[in-house]
Amino acid sequence: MKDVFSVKLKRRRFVGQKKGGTLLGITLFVCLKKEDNKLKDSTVNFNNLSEDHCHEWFRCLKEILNGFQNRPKSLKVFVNPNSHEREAPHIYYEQVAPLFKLADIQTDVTVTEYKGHALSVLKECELQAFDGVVCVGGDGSISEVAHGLLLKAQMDAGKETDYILTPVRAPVPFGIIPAGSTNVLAYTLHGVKHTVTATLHVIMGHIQPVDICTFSSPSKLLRFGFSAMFAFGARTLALAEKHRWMPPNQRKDFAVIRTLASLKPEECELSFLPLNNPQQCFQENDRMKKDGIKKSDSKDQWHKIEGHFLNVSIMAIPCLCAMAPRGLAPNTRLNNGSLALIVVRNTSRADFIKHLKRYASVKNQFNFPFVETYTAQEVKIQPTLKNGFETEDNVPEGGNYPWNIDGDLMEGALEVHVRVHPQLINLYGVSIDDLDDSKATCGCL
Ligand SMILES: Nc1ncnc2c1ncn2[C@@H]1O[C@H](COP(=O)(O)OP(=O)(O)OP(=O)(O)O)[C@@H](O)[C@H]1O
Repeated sequence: MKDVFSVKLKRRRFVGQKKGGTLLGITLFVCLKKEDNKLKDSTVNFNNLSEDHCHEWFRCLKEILNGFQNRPKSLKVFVNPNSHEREAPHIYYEQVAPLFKLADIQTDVTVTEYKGHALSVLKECELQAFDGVVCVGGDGSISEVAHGLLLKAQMDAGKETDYILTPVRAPVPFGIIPAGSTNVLAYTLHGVKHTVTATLHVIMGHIQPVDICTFSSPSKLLRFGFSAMFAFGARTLALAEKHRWMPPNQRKDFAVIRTLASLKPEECELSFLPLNNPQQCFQENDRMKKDGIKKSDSKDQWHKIEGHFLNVSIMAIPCLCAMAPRGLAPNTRLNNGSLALIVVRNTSRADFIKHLKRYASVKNQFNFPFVETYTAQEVKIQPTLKNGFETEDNVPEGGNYPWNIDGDLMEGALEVHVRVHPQLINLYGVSIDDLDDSKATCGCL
């Protein structure tokens, strides 16, 4: 029964007949595991030998299904109609909603009308009314909903949302239905971009605790997010966003090529609190939390690196995608309480392109003298401003440097402090260690 997600009485009805009809038997709707990490819905039919038996079996089977605690009965759904090629509403209403209906899940749907809409709805939302939250969209909208869900959790817990050191967990799990172009979060969580697979993980209540970060300026919390890029990865996104009128893939290729053409390093001061054994640290944090012990802020453990950096990635999850089938940060896990810090120092454009190309190949993308990788629990970045030498070209508009947070542009602070919060959010999906090897390939670059 653990693979069954719905049971229905099967009847023969005439066209237009809504009620009654000859009872033919019982249909079980099951979730099957297919190759390449995919899930598929299927049916098993039992013929009616006695109406009484059918009703008795139906009642018992329903009772068993109601006993699965993780399976949602009511969901708050966000659909971004603007994602990728505007296919999210079609994906939701044609493929996701019929499966939710079959599983007797009530839904409250918001089709977002502007950037930030999901966040403002979540701030006012009574989360207790729902068993989970689902977003149909690209990485940007999914990240906005994860941020909103966690921000609302802090508000409900009476926490000061301007500056959060120890955030509370999201009260309900979050489901990701991919409808974007890159779909890093869906690939990382499901191993594949497949609507039915993502929907069935929600219906079956497959829960995966996942690490998430807070991004803060010295004075306030900027947002929650799973991964971030600074310098090249952020500039590329900022340029792509300015050209939203272009078709998505063309826009992204154009932004990569233009940013590569004017490749320049960012001069920064970067400091990080290293983590030597991620799993051990998570267990230690867990024990200290249970025992009510506060972690000491031992400032002398901070490591500092200064220099000119072409790209800096800070990732709490491995970030798999078609362009990087092993992940942008293959050294971290979904929930090991660690941040992968990947620093690309200044080098020639040709060498930087070689490094980028390696993400799609089987060769180690970090095996270059100008690439350094660290495992951290906190990272601080501060671009170095040299008084009197700034030109319009090297200071971004408004003095704010762009950040790429899960594919969403954040422009809000000069100095950013990133902290990882182990297993702060439950996502509907599976552990990356349970996934088959991704067979995704890439033709870009
Ligand atoms: N109706 C809307 N109009 C404009 N922007 C919206 C709307 N609804 C949501 N958004 C914003 O659009 C941004 C991008 O969304 P999303 O990531 O889903 O699409 P995408 O950028 O096309 O996909 P991908 O990141 O995979 O390329 C999000 O930050 C979200 O807040």
